Amino acid sequence: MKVENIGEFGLIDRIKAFSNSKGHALGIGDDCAIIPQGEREILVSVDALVEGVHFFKNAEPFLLGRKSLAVNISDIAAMAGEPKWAFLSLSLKSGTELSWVDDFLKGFISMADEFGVELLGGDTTKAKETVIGVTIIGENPIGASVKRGTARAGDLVCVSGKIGCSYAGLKALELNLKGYQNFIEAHINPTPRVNEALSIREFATAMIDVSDGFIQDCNHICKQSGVGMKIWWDSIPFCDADFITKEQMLCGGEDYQIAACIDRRFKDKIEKNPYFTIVGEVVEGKEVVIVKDSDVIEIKKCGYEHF
Ligand SMILES: Nc1ncnc2c1ncn2[C@@H]1O[C@H](COP(=O)(O)OP(=O)(O)OP(=O)(O)O)[C@@H](O)[C@H]1O
Ligand SMILES: Cc1ncc(C[n+]2csc(CCOP(=O)(O)O)c2C)c(N)n1
Ligand SMILES: [Mg+2]
Repeated sequence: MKVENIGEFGLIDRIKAFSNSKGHALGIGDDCAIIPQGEREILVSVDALVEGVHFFKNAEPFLLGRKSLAVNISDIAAMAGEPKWAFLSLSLKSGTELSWVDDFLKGFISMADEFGVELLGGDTTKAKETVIGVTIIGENPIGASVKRGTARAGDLVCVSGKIGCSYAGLKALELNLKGYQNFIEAHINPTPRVNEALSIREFATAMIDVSDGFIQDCNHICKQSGVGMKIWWDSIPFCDADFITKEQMLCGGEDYQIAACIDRRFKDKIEKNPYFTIVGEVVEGKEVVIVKDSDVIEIKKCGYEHF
């Protein structure tokens, strides 16, 4: 058997089966681990970016530095936490220009400064392809972090921003399409939605960031919470790109928007919130279904999966 036979998520389940967690901390399965520390809880996550997998060989180093930290900060946002500290593991090809490294670091630090994150350490090695690993640490008052496994039937589902612009940007880069700089920007220079997530922290029952694709990430909430979701097609804030399909927007990933479930009693708070759109409801069931005019729209298994 090879890793491809069980896929990325099968692999994570397999790793989880080896976990020796004593149960004091929240371990594998959410966007961050949660480690209670007195009045606070510490949030920790690690995410790698690999040349050829997450970015093209010719990626601009300044923006790559920004994105490397942004996707990690996004995992803190996904728990409605505040990012604080980062560690940077840089695996570089021999022959990498120092100017490339400097530009990468300038980008990394520009993102760090925007979100109040301090770079405190890391690791440096040689590799065949460039690999950037970032560990991010954040915090919250004890009990305030919003997890994936706590959605309840009856909650509303909402999402920040638009869905699919990053995938449109990836396609514009791949196909060398001209005139789509705003979508390319969404792809190569995403904004982690920390403030957006914090603005609904007290109403949210479950939360995730959209990294693998909106449907797949909502399915992570469904699986962890033991619920289903009805997403209303006509309410989805699709990206206004006309060269990819709406299905691709729902499946493409890397939007780094926040998808959250909200106690229905706070519907008016979400309606007044400038960042979020209500897109559906949590129901009894197992997975996401997309509904248009009371018909279920079939969308085959989709979303990004390594292996
Ligand atoms: N190699 C590993 N060892 C231990 N835990 C892992 C490993 N890979 C993933 N996990 C854990 O599995 C869970 C899901 O990981 P995953 O990387 O899919 O996170 P995500 O937030 O859904 O996606 P993204 O990588 O885009 O942030 C997390 O709790 C993560 O810590
Ligand atoms: C060159 C290139 N090819 C493909 C993609 C698309 N892509 C890569 S990883 C990923 C999901 C999130 O990753 P992870 O789950 O590791 O956080 C997506 C949508 C890209 N960005 N660059
Ligand atoms: Mg995540």
